[in-house]
Parts: sequence; C-alpha cells; structure tokens
Amino acid sequence: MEKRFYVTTPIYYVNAEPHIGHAYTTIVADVMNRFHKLLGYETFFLTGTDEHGDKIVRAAQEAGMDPKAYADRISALFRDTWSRLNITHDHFIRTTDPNHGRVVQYILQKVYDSGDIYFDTYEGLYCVGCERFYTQRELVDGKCPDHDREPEKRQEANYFFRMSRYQDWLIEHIEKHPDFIRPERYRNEVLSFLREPLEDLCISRPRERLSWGIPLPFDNRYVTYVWFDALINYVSALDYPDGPLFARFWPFAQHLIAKDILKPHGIYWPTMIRAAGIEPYCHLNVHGYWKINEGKMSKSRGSVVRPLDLVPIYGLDAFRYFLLREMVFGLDANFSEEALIQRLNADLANDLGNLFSRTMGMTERYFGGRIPPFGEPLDEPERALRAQMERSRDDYVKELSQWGFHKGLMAVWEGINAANKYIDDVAPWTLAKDPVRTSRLQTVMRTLLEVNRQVAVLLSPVMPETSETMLARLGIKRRALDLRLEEDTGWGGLQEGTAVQKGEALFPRVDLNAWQEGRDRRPPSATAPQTKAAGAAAGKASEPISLETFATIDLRVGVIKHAERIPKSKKLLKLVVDVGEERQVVAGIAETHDPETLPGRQVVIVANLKPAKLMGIESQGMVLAAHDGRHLRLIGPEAPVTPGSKVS
Ligand SMILES: Nc1ncnc2c1ncn2[C@@H]1O[C@H](COP(=O)(O)OP(=O)(O)OP(=O)(O)O)[C@@H](O)[C@H]1O
Ligand SMILES: [Zn+2]
Repeated sequence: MEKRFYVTTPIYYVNAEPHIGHAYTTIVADVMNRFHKLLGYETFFLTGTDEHGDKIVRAAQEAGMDPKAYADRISALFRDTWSRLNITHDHFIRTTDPNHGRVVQYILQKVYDSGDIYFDTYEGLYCVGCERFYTQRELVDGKCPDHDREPEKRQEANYFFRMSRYQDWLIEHIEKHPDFIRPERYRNEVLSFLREPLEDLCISRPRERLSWGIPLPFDNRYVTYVWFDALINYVSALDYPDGPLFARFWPFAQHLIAKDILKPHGIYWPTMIRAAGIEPYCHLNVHGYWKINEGKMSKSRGSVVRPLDLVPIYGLDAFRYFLLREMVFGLDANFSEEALIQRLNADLANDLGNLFSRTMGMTERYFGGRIPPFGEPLDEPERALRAQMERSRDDYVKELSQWGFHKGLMAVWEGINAANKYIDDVAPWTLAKDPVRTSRLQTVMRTLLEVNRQVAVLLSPVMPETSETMLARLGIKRRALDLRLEEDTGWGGLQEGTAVQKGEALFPRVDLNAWQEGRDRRPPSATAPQTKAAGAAAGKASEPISLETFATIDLRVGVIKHAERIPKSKKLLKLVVDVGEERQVVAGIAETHDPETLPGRQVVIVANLKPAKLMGIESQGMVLAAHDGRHLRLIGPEAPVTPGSKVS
C-alpha cells in the first residue's frame, strides 16, 4: 500500500480569536503531518475556517462589520497564528471560497437527485447557540447542554437529508472497523447514539431568516445548513470530484476533532458521504478538552488563553511540547501556566537541556570540540544505552502512529534519562584524567553524541526548531522536514572530526517561585517572568495634571481602513485611519499585529499630535495601546461607534 497520509483539523468558526484549544488541535495535526513525513509518507494537511451561519452574522453585527469583512479579519488571525506556531498545513480552506461553494452544491444536487433529500414541515426545539434543533431526549433539564439555556419552539418548512436510511450501514461499518472512531470511548459514544433511531437531518435554512450561506442548488429560497456546508470542506479542499488530490489523498483521510463535534463527524459526515457515493474516511481521531478551572475553554464563554501570549515568554517548542506531553489524547486536561513552567524546567531544561549541554561541553573539553571516532569496542553500558535508544525509537513510532503523544514522548525521555544516567555511571571526567583510556573516552563520547543526534531527529515533529538547533550544533545542517527516520537515526551518522558547538542553553529555566510571587503581586496580565519590560508594567506615579491640561489632548475613535508593513522596519506599520477624515498614522505594532488582521478594527487616536516623520513616512497621529511588558493591546471602544467620536 502507498505510504500516504491526509490529516484535517476542524475548520474553526470565525466568531472569535484562536485560543489554546484550537492551537492544540492544529499543533497535533502538525505533529502528525511532520511525523508521517519523517516516516517517509507523502502527506497532505488541511485546516481552515468555517464562515457561514447566523452565529457569524451576529458576531459581525456586534463588531459593526459585514459578515464577509468580519470573516476575512478573523480568518486572517487564524492563519497568522498558525504561521507563528510553525504549522505546516498544505492548504487553508475557507467555506466562503468559491470552489467550496461549488462542491457543496454539487453534492447537494447529487444527493437530491438520488432521492435522499426531501421537503417537509418541522416543529421543534431550536437552540440559537448551537444553530440546531434538539430532541427532548438530548436536553438536560429542558436546556441545551452546551449553552445551559432553554431552546425556543420553532416551526419551519425545510429540506431534510434521509440520514435514517444509513443508520444500519453506519453501525455495521463501525463494528467492522474497530478503529474507525478512536479512542474507543468515542466509538462507544457514537454507537450508543446509534442505538436510538436516527432522525433525518434538516439541512436548509430559509433565506429570509439567514442569507449568509450557500444557496441550495434546487431551491434558492434556502441556504445550506452550516454543518452540511462545513463538513464538505474535507473533500472540496481536495477538489472533489475530479481533482487529482482527491484521488491521491482521500483514501487515506484521517480527521482530527475535539469531542464537542463528535456527532457531526461520527454520524452526519459518514452518512452524508455514503449518500454521495464517496468512500468513508479511514479514521476519526477525537481528543478531550483543555479546561481552565474545570470549565471548557471556549470562545463563546470567553474563558480563553491565547497561544500567542505564551509563546514569546516560554518559547514555541516548549509550548508545543507541553501541549502534547500534558494531555492524554482523548481525555480532558487542565491548562495552567504553572504546569507549563514545571514541564519546561523538569523535562526540557533539566533532562533534555542537560544531556545536550553536558555532551557538548565534554566534547569541547576533551576533544577540542570535534566529533571523535568510536574508539575501543562497545562495552556493556554502551550496549545497554543503544538497546534503550532502539526501544525508545520503536515505542515512539508505535505510540505516535496511534496518536499516543504523551506515551511516545515518555518513550523518548526514557532514552534521555538513560543517557544522563550513563554519563553519571561511566563518569567520562575520570576517563579523561587517564591518557591510557582515551580510546574508551572516545567510544563513550561518540555514543553520547549519537544519542543526542537521535533524540533531535525523534523530537523533530514536536519541536522542529529545537531539533534543527541541536543538529546544527552537531554539525548537521538539515531542515526538520527533510529528516527521515530510517536514514537519520542509524548509529554512526555523525561525521568524525566535525566541529560542534555547545551554544547557549536550549531551554532557560523559569524561576517558578519568582513567577508565583510575581503573579500574586501584579495584575494577571503582567505576570510574565523573564520579560525585559516587566518592570514597566508596574507603572510610575506621575505629576497630577488639571482637567484643562487633559482637555488639550484630542482623543478620537478611528477605524483602521488599511494597514501595511513599512519596508525595512521590523516594528512599524503604516495605517490609514478614518477619524471622521482619513489620517496616515505610523504605529509601532508590527511585531505584535499582522496588518491583514487590522482593517475594520476601531482604535483610539491622539488626533492633535504634531505630525512627525518615522522612517521617512509622515505620521499624523498616534494609536493608543496598553503595554504590560507581555502584551501590547490596542485600545478601542467596547462596541463600535461612529468614526471620529470624541473620547473624554
Ligand atoms: N477547550 C478546548 N479544548 C480542546 N480543543 C478545543 C477547545 N475548544 C475548541 N477546541 C478545538 O476547536 C474545535 C471547535 O472549534 P470552535 O471554533 O467551535 O471553537 P470553540 O471555542 O469551541 O467555540 P465556541 O465556544 O464558540 O463553540 C474543537 O473541535 C477543537 O478542535
Ligand atoms: Zn446550544
């Protein structure tokens, strides 16, 4: 069978900014994509955004924008976040892409023609938050379990998909393919849904109520229900029906989701594609929730941690490692910065960081920083360490193949810990004192250098930057994505005589006590350790001013019309801001804000500042932002106001 791998994330709803939950899913998919490349697979990795439906219309209204402009902005935020998290997706799909719309209509028409879509009137209980009808049975105390509020009664004439017709087929398919849905708990959950008769699925929304969607090809008084639209992204992105990507990758499809969307993916989607005559996907992989204080982190609930707030502080790879190591795939996990710091210190700074710096330091000291040849034949301790590394590698591959990240990483750490213990046991420093034992010392150090190289290769899917750094310091200039497990983890892959570099610590420790004290003293947003400007966050007392003096400052609300980078400047963006009239403003926000994400955003401007030139560009005002040493946040009104409104 061809070695191919197709992985998808859910397409995220563009009703708010990405948080750790989205980052986790997307990083997991990225790790699996990189892991399969490491194993020599040809891969395709898809992510994107879900942009239709009345939730988006409402979010856009609140932001004072039209749905498309709003979707453009949030979708760009997601794309920008992924590029900062080193995500290697091959395609980013948006459900507003014209090709996607065409494929949705094609599938609707096909299923309609084959008689699996019919028109009917329906009365039911509708949750606005979920955008769907609920059966009594699904409610908890008469309320939507996700939104904790009572659904409203609604009657509507709509189109229905004959999902019930595929119930028996689906049960049989799941029973025949035990890992169709995994881990097992979610397979069982789907089977238990299927023990009750499956109802048909309402797949349309009357246009007069919701126009922001894909029109039904057979009745343009209706648009497509968001789920029927969204799920199809997994095949439209491959140019179903005729595209070469579809033929190449669909037979290897693996979806990745959190348990919140198990039903659409475990029931709607397989029956939809069955009805359309498409083969079922291979696997649905389901993970649990990241929680904060026991509640699900969720955009709608507003309890979120933003990935881009953590990465500058702890480093991208520590963040990626933490997410994969901390959560048991399939179960919920609690997110806390303390836990992140603890893992960073224990696993990365101590275990991995020490192994690397001790190995490199001793190579510098004993061999002038050049990789020694193997000296005398391997002795018992080396053979044991090699055997351990081979076990680590095999277990890692086995676990990751089944999405068992925490166990896979633990397997690598068994190798790392064995190597650290090996150093303590053979004590190279005593060998170094004895010139007769140089040949033994060569064997010891070379063994350790090879272990470090293997560790770097094994970790490349999870920590690509660290992997590249370690290899570069070992004299191997390779991109993480070009590494191949077979060729690159054999013994003796290092080049004798090559100069190595110890360099700085791979992972600086974070002082947890200081961090905890700092958090107790400062407001929550200013709890960053290791931040250069942290002191500034405390703020300085300043001279009091009179109201008259304050009134001389002309503060106004403006809406950003346009934003672009200024060539050669890392910090500055050039903005055009509408403050009743258009102003060109230069703002030092390029490191924290992507220009694509800014148009439409309302900000506060000092409108009577003397014009000044920055990098040769005139700035006619200043954008206000708050800075706590960790975040730079633009200041704006709580809800949109007319551009030019005075701030006082
Ligand atoms: N707390 C979380 N833990 C893990 N993954 C999450 C979490 N929240 C969202 N996700 C990821 O995002 C997907 C859902 O995306 P969606 O855009 O609906 O996010 P959301 O924050 O749950 O939104 P909302 O709260 O508005 O329903 C999940 O299937 C999962 O992949
Ligand atoms: Zn609901």
